[in-house]
Amino acid sequence: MDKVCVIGLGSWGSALALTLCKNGYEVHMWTRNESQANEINTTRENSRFLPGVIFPKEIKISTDLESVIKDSKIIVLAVPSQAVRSVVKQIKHVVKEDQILVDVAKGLERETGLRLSQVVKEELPNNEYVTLSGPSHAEEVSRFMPTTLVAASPNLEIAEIVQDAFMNPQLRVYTNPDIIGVELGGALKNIIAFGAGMCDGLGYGDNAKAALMTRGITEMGRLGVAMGAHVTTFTGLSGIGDLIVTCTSMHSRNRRAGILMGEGKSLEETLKEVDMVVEGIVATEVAYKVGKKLNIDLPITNAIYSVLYENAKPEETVRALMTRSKKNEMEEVVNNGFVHN
Ligand SMILES: NC(=O)c1ccc[n+]([C@@H]2O[C@H](COP(=O)([O-])OP(=O)(O)OC[C@H]3O[C@@H](n4cnc5c(N)ncnc54)[C@H](O)[C@@H]3O)[C@@H](O)[C@H]2O)c1
Ligand SMILES: O=P(O)(O)OC[C@H](O)CO
Repeated sequence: MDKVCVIGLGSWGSALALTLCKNGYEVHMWTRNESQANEINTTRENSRFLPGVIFPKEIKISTDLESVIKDSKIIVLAVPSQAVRSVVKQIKHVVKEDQILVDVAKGLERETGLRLSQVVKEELPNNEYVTLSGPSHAEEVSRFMPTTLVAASPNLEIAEIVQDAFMNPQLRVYTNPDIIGVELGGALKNIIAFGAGMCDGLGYGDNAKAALMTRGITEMGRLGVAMGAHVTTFTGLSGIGDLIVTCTSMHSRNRRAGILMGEGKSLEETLKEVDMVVEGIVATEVAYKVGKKLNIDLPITNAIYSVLYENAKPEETVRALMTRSKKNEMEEVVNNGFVHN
């Protein structure tokens, strides 16, 4: 039985550990939190992050990074984006070059604007790396409800190893060589999902959300292509697929945060209430800055930035979006390279 490990005992790390255990791997999990490790080892439930789901006793939980990582064929990094670099710094002295790193966080590093594969590469340049992304809420994956994911790496052989590790009759995994597009889809959809939540919080209807999602995927593709992604990836699971699930799901933390701010709560109150990672908040800041630097038109991202960081009122930003200069939908699409003839 191959050993694998999951670094991070939040909701997503837990759901993926359950999947790997079901698929016959010897699964070890790491958390920095001693009391969380003790609680789950005793009750077999991750009550804070994934209540109601029972961990089989075969899943080992520890706070000892070295023993968790030793001999693991695959190391799954399941901490929030802003923690990825610090965790990789902590593990790099024990990681061997033949261990495959799989990052499942969806975000961009705040200080550098880097994608997470770039962050990991800076710290561990010689390891193979795969991004696992796609429309997938932990609450459903942990209950083995049908889900699809994408394992992205320019090295197809490595992507297929990860595809095989996670795939089972309830979890279908595709491969994609466009790691830039897959990473950016996962990071940027959180911005739009926050906006979709804001629409709900403001009491707007289905029309507004459909508009936001449609113009949102166009905006994601526009920025993504400028950052080196392939446009087609945004039509796939890690693009439009994840956008749909995050904008519409009751499980989404990004959408929930948007709802609260649409209802008039402050950012501080919102984060306190959601009490889990809301990746779209930092992603908005990074995308806003990259958009300015590359001179890319990002009206939705800029509107959300103004709510999050400039105290703009959500309803005023919607009015500003609606009253921009008129446009031809197809002309814009052609100009931005979405249609080539
Ligand atoms: N929850 C989901 O359904 C889901 C699905 C797909 C992808 N993701 C992505 O996975 C990533 C993790 O999300 P999550 O839902 O598991 O988050 P979470 O908030 O449920 O849990 C995060 C875990 O990371 C730990 N952590 C935080 N900072 C840390 C640090 N500096 N060092 C070590 N551990 C740290 C926390 O203690 C917690 O155990 C995010 O980028 C998220 O976008 C989540
Ligand atoms: O709960 P969210 O908003 O972080 O979304 C979780 C996943 O990314 C959905 O695919």
